[in-house]
Amino acid sequence: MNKSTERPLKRKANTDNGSDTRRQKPSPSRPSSHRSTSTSSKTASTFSNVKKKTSPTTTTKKIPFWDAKGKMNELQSKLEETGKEVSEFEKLKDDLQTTVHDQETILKEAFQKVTDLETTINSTKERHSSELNSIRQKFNVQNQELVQQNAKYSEKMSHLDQEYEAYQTRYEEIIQVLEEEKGENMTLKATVSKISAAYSDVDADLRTLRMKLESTGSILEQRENEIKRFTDELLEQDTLSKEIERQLIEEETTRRKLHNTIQELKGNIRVFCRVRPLVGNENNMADIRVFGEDSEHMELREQVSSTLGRTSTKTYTFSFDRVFAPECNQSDCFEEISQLVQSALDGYNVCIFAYGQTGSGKTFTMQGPPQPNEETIGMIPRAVHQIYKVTQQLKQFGWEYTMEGQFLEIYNESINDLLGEPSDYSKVKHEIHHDKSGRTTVTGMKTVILDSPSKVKMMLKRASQNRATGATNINERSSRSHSVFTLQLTGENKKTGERSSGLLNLIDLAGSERLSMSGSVGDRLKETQAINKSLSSLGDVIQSLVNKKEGSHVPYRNSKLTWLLRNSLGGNCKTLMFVNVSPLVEHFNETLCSLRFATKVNSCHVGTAKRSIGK
Ligand SMILES: Nc1ncnc2c1ncn2[C@@H]1O[C@H](COP(=O)(O)OP(=O)(O)OP(=O)(O)O)[C@@H](O)[C@H]1O
Repeated sequence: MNKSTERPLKRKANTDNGSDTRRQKPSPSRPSSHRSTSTSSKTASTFSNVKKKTSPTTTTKKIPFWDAKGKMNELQSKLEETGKEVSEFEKLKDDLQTTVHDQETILKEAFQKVTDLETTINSTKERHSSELNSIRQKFNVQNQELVQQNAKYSEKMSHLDQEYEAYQTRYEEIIQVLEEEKGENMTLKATVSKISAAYSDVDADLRTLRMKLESTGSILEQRENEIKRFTDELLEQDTLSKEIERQLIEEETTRRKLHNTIQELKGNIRVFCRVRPLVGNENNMADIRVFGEDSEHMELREQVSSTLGRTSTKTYTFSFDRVFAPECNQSDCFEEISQLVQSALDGYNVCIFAYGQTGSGKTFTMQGPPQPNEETIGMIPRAVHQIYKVTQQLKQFGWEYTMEGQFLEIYNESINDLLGEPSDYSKVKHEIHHDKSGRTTVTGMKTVILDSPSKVKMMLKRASQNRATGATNINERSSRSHSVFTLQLTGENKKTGERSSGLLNLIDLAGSERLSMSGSVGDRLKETQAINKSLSSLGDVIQSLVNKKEGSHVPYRNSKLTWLLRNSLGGNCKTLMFVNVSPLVEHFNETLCSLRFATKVNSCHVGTAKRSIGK
């Protein structure tokens, strides 16, 4: 920068002072100016004047040696000239000093200008540089945008290309269609001319039809009047149907009352006997016959040998509310108990027991086989399905129901939650509580809201899995414990404000053949004692309920089972006992025991005129 500013100044100094290089050597760093140029030229002219004045002295005519005066004069004039020259030189010197001083001032100014210029240049440079940077950034941003736009345009272009190709194809197709339509058009034209001919025929027909339409108009008016009449009748019907609905609700209440009366007439304790069929490889069938108008009697025959060696036939006859022969299926059994399920919906407490020896078909009756189907599902799922069906129907009469299920097991006089965790069986102690309103609760039990049939299925599966974990095989455990499935049914009628709360207990009792304790030791003896106690307590409770005198004691507390069922046995509660028996000859004695126990229960009928002919 400095170099570039110095160069023209150097050249100027050389040019201006070229005539006086001897006296003023130009400095390469010192800039010149117009003022310095004029000052130095003035000094140079003064110097040449001095020289010009001195030069005539050298050309003066020689004075003879003797002319001392002349020489003196000459010297005198030379001295004067020299004096003049000296003063001129001094003046010149002053001029030069002034010039130098001027030059220095100029130089300073020039330096200042150079510095200013440098500052200006630097700031300009910085500004340009920042401008350049921002321009570069803008450029980059724009460039990126352009690249993106370019990509978008390329994409659009390819879409447009595709669209163009599609349009091209479509265009070709349309052209083809057009060609085809042209052909069709020709055909149509021919058809149109045919139709035109036909049209005139139709036109004639139309005129005829118009005439008919006019007459139809008056018929339509008649119809409209009829519709109005029908609408009025419909409104009357609607009022009537509302009245019918009200009557239906009343009738539903009456039905409930009548149903209960019928159930009471049938007896609040009822006994059904079910003889299971032969299963698997079984073939030694006992002589069992079912008879009676309502299949209410059964006869068992046994060949006995006397001590004298004579063989005779011993006949045992029993009567129950109903006897189901081996060929009867699950739906035949449910038909009979469905009435009691209805009672539970109507707000009664119902107990349905399955009593019998191991393997007589209690679990099959109550739950169904391990892999049930539509035909073989047991009483528990059937009861729940019926309740679903009926609660849906009852909705039209304003009834809304909730169903809550619990499933427990009584084993060795302690309660296990079959819907809980098997690992809790020995840890959690469940207590039975009865409140003043007649409601029974068992502490720590899991309750399942049964709002769909699939939930019942899942619940039964879980219960049977939990029961199986307590034993080496499921039959072994189920024959040693009682299982109690409880369904709490709570209903509310929004239209009538009625409420109902019923309980349905479905109980699969432990195997009854263990009543004999002989031969049992250790855990088995404990189990046998527990089963023995609870089954005989059940019999005792049922008997004392029937013989009940005002304020007499009912031994509910004698077993966990009877204590649990305190509010579901006796009073207004309904009890049904299924006595399951085996058809096998080898189980004949156990079958007789079961039937005798059932007969004892059956003799507890209240309000029925059934004759007991059993032994
Ligand atoms: N009515 C029936 N129809 C067909 N099979 C039946 C019937 N009743 C029972 N069974 C079959 O007989 C066998 C024994 O029945 P189940 O297990 O129900 O007896 P249980 O009395 O419940 O025995 P446990 O006291 O050991 O539980 C099972 O294989 C069962 O499927």
